[in-house]
Amino acid sequence: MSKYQKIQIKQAVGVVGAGSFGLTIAGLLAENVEDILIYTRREENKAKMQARKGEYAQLSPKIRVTTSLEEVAKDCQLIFPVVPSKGFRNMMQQLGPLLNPQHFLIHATKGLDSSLAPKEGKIKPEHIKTMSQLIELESLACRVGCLSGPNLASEIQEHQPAATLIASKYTEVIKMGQAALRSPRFQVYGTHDILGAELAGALKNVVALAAGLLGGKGLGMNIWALLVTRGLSEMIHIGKAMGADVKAFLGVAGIGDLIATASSTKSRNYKAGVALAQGTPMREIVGADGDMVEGFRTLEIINQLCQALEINSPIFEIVHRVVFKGMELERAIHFLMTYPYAVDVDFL
Ligand SMILES: NC(=O)C1=CN([C@@H]2O[C@H](COP(=O)(O)OP(=O)(O)OC[C@H]3O[C@@H](n4cnc5c(N)ncnc54)[C@H](OP(=O)(O)O)[C@@H]3O)[C@@H](O)[C@H]2O)C=CC1
Ligand SMILES: O=C(CO)COP(=O)(O)O
Repeated sequence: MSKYQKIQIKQAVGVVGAGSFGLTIAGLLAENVEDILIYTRREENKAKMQARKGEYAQLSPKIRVTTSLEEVAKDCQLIFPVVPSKGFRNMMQQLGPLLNPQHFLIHATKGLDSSLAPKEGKIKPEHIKTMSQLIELESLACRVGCLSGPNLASEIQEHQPAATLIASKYTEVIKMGQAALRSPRFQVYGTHDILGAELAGALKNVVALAAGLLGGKGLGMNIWALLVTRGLSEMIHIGKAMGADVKAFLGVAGIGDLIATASSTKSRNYKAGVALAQGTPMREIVGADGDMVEGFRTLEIINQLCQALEINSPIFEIVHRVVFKGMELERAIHFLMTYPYAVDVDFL
């Protein structure tokens, strides 16, 4: 018998955000839950989804579509917010006042927020919020968790097996999330280390972006493995400086997601790196899919944090220079290859 006993979910379960991963989560929920309410902010999306046409053809009949956050908050005790980090605070400012302490929120957003930082001056750690911290800031909900792991949406939509991690300070949130999502094709681990899981999920996007840069240049597996190993080491140092434990970085939400995202051409972060390396101008990448390349935002935020806290993170620093300051990739690789690293594993 599992450590987390199965609970039956009788109420509707909500998903806020009807994008690629919101729809994927709704599809997973449809295996365990009879009534799923998915929120889209666009009437035209609602009409398309209700007509079950085109890209939404796979929608289960158990899924209802709404443009009303009031309806989601009223009907659902368990809600999965799945919107990009850029719009997360704005979404929470609308959803937050409708929530009470009985609600359970498990977000699946792999990014950070720095909207509390002053426009001028140095960013401080307290200005950087994870999505669970934003939920707590903007609402009375305290039963908060996150979902993080190697979960490329298209593979899950094809019913390929996968696993994730639900992290929350509250065991009942983990149990509720597992009851809602676990199935023979989707394994759900649990942990109480929510900060570690959120930071691992956000920071790995930067390393995936860097892996795409190498892939776009046609470089091979030796340097890929070096990047992923040293990238993970920097993720851990940054995570520790932000107060997280090492453990989550070594599990599915850390190394697991890093391997999947940093090696898959289905990853938008990886693909953005490939495009940059092959000469696509940044403005074109940002114009096409920029909001959804979470690694760009995370890189900007973390670069400021590393400067403010003097965290030694040569890969994050050099990737920032390549992405935002036009540094040539060859120079960046030369810099890293001649960097005076001394110790292999220095985070345990
Ligand atoms: N896709 C994947 O494989 C995975 C994604 N994730 C994470 O999930 C998050 C979402 O990604 P994904 O679903 O792929 O992104 P998409 O771009 O496919 O969808 C994002 C959705 O969020 C909606 N949205 C954006 N801002 C708001 C807002 N303020 N209020 C309400 N809805 C909003 C968008 O609505 P509109 O169409 O109206 O703009 C859109 O439907 C990201 O943080 C990503 O890292 C995590 C695991 C896997
Ligand atoms: O986080 C993801 C898979 O786990 C999705 O990655 P991308 O946002 O790079 O597509």
